[in-house]
Amino acid sequence: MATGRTHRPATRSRGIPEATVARLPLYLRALTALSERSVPTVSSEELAAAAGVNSAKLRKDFSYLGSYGTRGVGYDVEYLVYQISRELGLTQDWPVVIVGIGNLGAALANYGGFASRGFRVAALIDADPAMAGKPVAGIAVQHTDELEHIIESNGVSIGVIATPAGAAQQVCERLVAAGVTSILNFAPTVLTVPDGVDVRKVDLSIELQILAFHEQRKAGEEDGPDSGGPAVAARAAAAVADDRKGPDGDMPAVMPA
Ligand SMILES: NC(=O)c1ccc[n+]([C@@H]2O[C@H](COP(=O)([O-])OP(=O)(O)OC[C@H]3O[C@@H](n4cnc5c(N)ncnc54)[C@H](O)[C@@H]3O)[C@@H](O)[C@H]2O)c1
Repeated sequence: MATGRTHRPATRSRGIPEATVARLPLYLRALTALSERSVPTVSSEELAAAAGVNSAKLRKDFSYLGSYGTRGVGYDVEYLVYQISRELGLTQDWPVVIVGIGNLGAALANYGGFASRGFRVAALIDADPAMAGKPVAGIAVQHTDELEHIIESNGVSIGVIATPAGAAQQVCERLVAAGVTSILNFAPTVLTVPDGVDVRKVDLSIELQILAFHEQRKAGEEDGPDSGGPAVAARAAAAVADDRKGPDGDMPAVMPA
């Protein structure tokens, strides 16, 4: 058994580095905004600024896709949207199940951004018998007794866990046994999964803790170099935080589990 993605190689089988894969959704988000404004072409500098990425890095990333742009014209926005979507596997529909339909699960079910990006919420599952049959975001909640049948009959490969932490591992195991191979985990616990199963973890409280650290560091810097303790401690902690920096130096809101 392996825990999350700890031992995955830094390069995927088709030769695209993981760091590039992690930036593709940023490019896609910026390109989609351009496409919605009917902008036909974009320079690497403009797109890099819109995506919050360094332009040399962007050109290198796009070279992995075989996309080099045209000198003096830039990149064709629609074609790049298609290329990145295809690379990310978004040109097909991905049925997703959400397990745990409490405050968070219901909010996720109501989020329109999944469907618009090709993630169809196929089912909502909860262990509370009182929830069964109740509509959330227009979908009737189904009881966990149905979990295996739902996964198999809908060909679901992506599961979202929004249960309390204590239930998450067991839910994860049932999802995986039924055929799910990718899990987005919102429960504040580390999941153990077999090799071949990808887990991404979202923990907003960790993000807030990191922001709190930076706030503390800023306060230490304002105190000046002679203030001693806090500024020194903050610099030491900054070195630790730097290890967590995302591909472009920002802090990822979604971290590998
Ligand atoms: N990642 C984040 O940033 C973030 C933010 C908010 C909440 N959370 C976490 O998300 C989880 C849900 O939070 P919430 O506020 O929606 O809680 P909640 O209590 O409102 O909802 C939890 C739901 O899970 C259901 N449930 C319990 N055990 C289950 C099981 N074995 N199988 C299926 N369903 C089960 C419950 O019936 C309930 O409907 C918690 O673990 C919480 O800590 C994470």
